[in-house]
Amino acid sequence: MSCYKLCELQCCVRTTEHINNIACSYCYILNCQICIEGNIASGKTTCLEYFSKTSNIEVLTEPVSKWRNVRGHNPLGLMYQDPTRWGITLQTYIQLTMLDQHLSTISAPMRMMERSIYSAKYIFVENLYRSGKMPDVDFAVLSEWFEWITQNIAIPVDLIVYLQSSPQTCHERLKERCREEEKIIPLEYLEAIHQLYEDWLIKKTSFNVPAPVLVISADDDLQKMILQYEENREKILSGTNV
Ligand SMILES: Nc1ncnc2c1ncn2[C@@H]1O[C@H](COP(=O)(O)OP(=O)(O)O)[C@@H](O)[C@H]1O
Ligand SMILES: Cc1cn([C@H]2C[C@H](O)[C@@H](COP(=O)(O)O)O2)c(=O)[nH]c1=O
Repeated sequence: MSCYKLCELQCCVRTTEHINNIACSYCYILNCQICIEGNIASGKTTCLEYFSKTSNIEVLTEPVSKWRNVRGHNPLGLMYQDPTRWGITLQTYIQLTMLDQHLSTISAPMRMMERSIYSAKYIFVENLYRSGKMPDVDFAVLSEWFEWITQNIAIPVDLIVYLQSSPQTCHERLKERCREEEKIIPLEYLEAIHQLYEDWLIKKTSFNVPAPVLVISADDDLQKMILQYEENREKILSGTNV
């Protein structure tokens, strides 16, 4: 991670330290940005809630409430009802809200964020496109936006924690959570998302992986998950997978 890039993001001005490319006060405060990745209902929010009790960690959950209500509209619900028509609408908004989270001022030495601008594009946009539910022109416009953003704005990620779960487990948990918009999600949808995650973060054959990956098996019950979080606490909080 370059402290210089982070400083620019935080301060938005070129201080003397920036000009001389040395660490300013922000460099000493900011240490680490961690993204928690995984399929729908794999346990990301639950994991973030657990770590939110640790001091010096800022937790950013996905802004799903915004995706369900932007000025009275529900792009998440619309997308599930008619992905071909509304996929671009939802994904454009998700890309914006993810960028906003990545760039928001950090209030603690460490930040844990649910998913990232990368998974929104490499997993969800890709899935809509590959399944024939996103028109070529929509995919092209979203890709142009994504490439411009990632080539022109520094989006620092130090570690990806991948909660690796079976699609069947996610399907069970999704039914239990019972979010209205997601009631129509079939197992096949979760299988497609799972495969895209595996290709990206495990096989590393599809897209650029922006940070080291720590894999945590997420099919276990809550008690066992907590044990795993404790076993991996040091790796996670040091922002490294070694
Ligand atoms: N390890 C677990 N075992 C059983 N149920 C879980 C576990 N982790 C989370 N859940 C439940 O599964 C549902 C989805 O979890 P959540 O953390 O919201 O997933 P995500 O944020 O990845 O979509 C919630 O109802 C949650 O209480
Ligand atoms: C990032 C992203 C998410 N979604 C959808 C998938 C789920 O229905 C919700 C997020 O819920 P989760 O429990 O946190 O997985 O949003 C999407 O359609 N596109 C995206 O890019």
